[in-house]
Amino acid sequence: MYSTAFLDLPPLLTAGGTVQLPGSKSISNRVLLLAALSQGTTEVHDLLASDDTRVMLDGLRALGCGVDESGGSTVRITGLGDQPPRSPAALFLGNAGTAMRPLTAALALLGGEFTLSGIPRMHERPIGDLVDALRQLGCQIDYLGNEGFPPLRIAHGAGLPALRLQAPIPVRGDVSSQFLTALLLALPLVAREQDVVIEVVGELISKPYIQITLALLARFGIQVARQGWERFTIPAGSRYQSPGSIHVEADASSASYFIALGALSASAEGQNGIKIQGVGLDSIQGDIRFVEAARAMGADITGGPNWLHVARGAWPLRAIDLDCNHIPDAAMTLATMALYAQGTTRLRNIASWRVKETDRIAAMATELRKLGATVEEGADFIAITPPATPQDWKAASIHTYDDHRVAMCFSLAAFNPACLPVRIEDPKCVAKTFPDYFEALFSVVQTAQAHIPVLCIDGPTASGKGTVAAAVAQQLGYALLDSGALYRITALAAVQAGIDIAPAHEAALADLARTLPVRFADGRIWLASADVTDAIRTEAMGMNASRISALPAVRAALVDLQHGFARLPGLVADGRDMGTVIFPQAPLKVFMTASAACRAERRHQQLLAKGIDANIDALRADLEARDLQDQSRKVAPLKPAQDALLLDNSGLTIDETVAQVIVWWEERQPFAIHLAQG
Ligand SMILES: Nc1ncnc2c1ncn2[C@@H]1O[C@H](COP(=O)(O)OP(=O)(O)O)[C@@H](O)[C@H]1O
Ligand SMILES: Nc1ccn([C@@H]2O[C@H](COP(=O)(O)OP(=O)(O)O)[C@@H](O)[C@H]2O)c(=O)n1
Repeated sequence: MYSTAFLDLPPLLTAGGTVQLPGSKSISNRVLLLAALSQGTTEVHDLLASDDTRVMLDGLRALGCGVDESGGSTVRITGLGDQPPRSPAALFLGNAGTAMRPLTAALALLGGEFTLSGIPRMHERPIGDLVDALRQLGCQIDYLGNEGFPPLRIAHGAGLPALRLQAPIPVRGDVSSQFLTALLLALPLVAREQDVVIEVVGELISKPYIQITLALLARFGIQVARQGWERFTIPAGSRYQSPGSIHVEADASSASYFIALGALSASAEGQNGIKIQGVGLDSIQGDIRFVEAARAMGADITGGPNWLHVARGAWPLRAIDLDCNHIPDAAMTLATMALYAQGTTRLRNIASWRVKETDRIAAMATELRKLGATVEEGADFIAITPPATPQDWKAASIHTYDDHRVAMCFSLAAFNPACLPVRIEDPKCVAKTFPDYFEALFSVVQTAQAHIPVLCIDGPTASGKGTVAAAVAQQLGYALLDSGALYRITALAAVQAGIDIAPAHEAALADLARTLPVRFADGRIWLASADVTDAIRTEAMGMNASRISALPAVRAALVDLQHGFARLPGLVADGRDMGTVIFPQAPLKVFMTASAACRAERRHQQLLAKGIDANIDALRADLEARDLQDQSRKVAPLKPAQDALLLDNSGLTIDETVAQVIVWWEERQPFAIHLAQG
């Protein structure tokens, strides 16, 4: 997962390959609650690991359910059965509507003292219609903040009051279908002696989510009778029965981003579109009908029970005018597909967008306009006309409103014909349903090598290149190339092979460099099966590296390996010749220096910290000798690139040095210029 403040997506050109999607959020949280209310243990396979399932699991544990997470994506839930939930209990449910609504209903019908709260946005998401329905039954539920919104208190400490179950229970269906889902999941708890009937008031929205609820209730032994979409009857004698084991389908809403990707991107060479695993045409999730909408826009889609294949069909895409009530979440993806359509795309009947993680109509309109689109919005619709020509596209920094879907939708804007990068702010918000979304995206998209941003930091030993490069890479979410390590590893391999580091052995040393079995993993460096992270860091090996790096054939042998580090979304490379030789087109080259006295002192401190005693004068003499050797060699000598920015950090802290590099980097981004121009 990218936990950076923002993630800059370089312009993307093609896509191709296979993605395995994480489990569905809607199914995961429903299954967890049903398993928690059942007798016995349920093995839940392929459970989504996300913020929303995390708060649900923690909540169930607090209520006394058995939660065994030792099996990775298989979680074992031991249900309450006939046991009352642990009370009093305070549940924090983040921003998970799929936890807040059903838990409120279930706990109100179980008895006990509970508070249910979430993050501030959760306290702005309505729950009044559900609370009204429960209060009419006789439940005692108080608002702890604003009337109609969480946080809530369920006050059944003295036991469950007598419930009025004879008359049909009315619930509004036109704000959020989660209220009806909550009642459907919870009322079997009290459908003992008589049938319990729910009547929907108003036109029910998001019906496919109710279908998921009904299908899962059936898996747990509850057969709900439905009359149209107005009346639901839970039969007397209902009892939750664990199915023993259940598989969670991959998330059909998450599939929408990859369906869109297949539809709007040219295929990578030798590939034909995108294959999506884990969800297919037999899905019980309503959002699978996104397939029809994407086809209407031009996507070429085939599929089987649990897979889909998507390639570009009509191009540019076709604009559509669609009632999206049946696919409220996936429809957001259509709004970004509209950027690639001819004409105006109109998405209607989407009022529920206004009460989701954020006001999604306002959010999508604002961010699409930043890219240069013309957007009209109303209480329950959005109409998008793409930028008229490539020149009308703008480089935008996309605000994501703590809404995973906004972040994922706008990643698709990186295919813009103007080849502008797109900045996604707070990329970790995707953790709600798809923590590794960007990793999955990068695994199936490609761009020209020239589009991959590289930030070079060159300079003499102990100037702080490595330290600063690692920090900058972390802040930007970029890969890191410590090129010096490659020379150090080659030197170590030469020593181990007994080859003298001298010009006479240049060819043999170059062969060694070309075939280095080197691997960088989890902050460690491996040479074949040996961890050489520490062995290459000695001062002696630094000197050997300096000698071996003066041999032109060795340098040439390491070029391809170094180029291979430049991958999406970008690279920070440190060394001696990153800006001059290896990445001469890099948009930012920093030449970092510090006085010899200062660098000797830093190395001294570094060695002391490792428990190695060293003489500071000898260290200084060594580093000056190495500087001289590196500066005076014939190939790729240590010197600033012509367009490098010099940074003498003798008087700066590490943080100040990093901040300066980031400022220079930002100055090169089109978003910053854009902001400066207002
Ligand atoms: N302003 C600074 N910038 C970078 N590193 C610094 C700074 N001040 C002290 N240091 C320290 O200098 C030492 C040498 O840094 P390192 O990154 O290993 O240098 P290089 O990669 O250039 O050889 C590290 O222990 C680092 O913490
Ligand atoms: N791009 C690079 C990186 C390192 N090197 C050589 O490899 C040696 C060790 O590099 P390093 O970056 O690990 O050294 P320190 O700066 O950490 O001391 C340097 O002294 C250079 O001679 C190089 O020639 N070109």
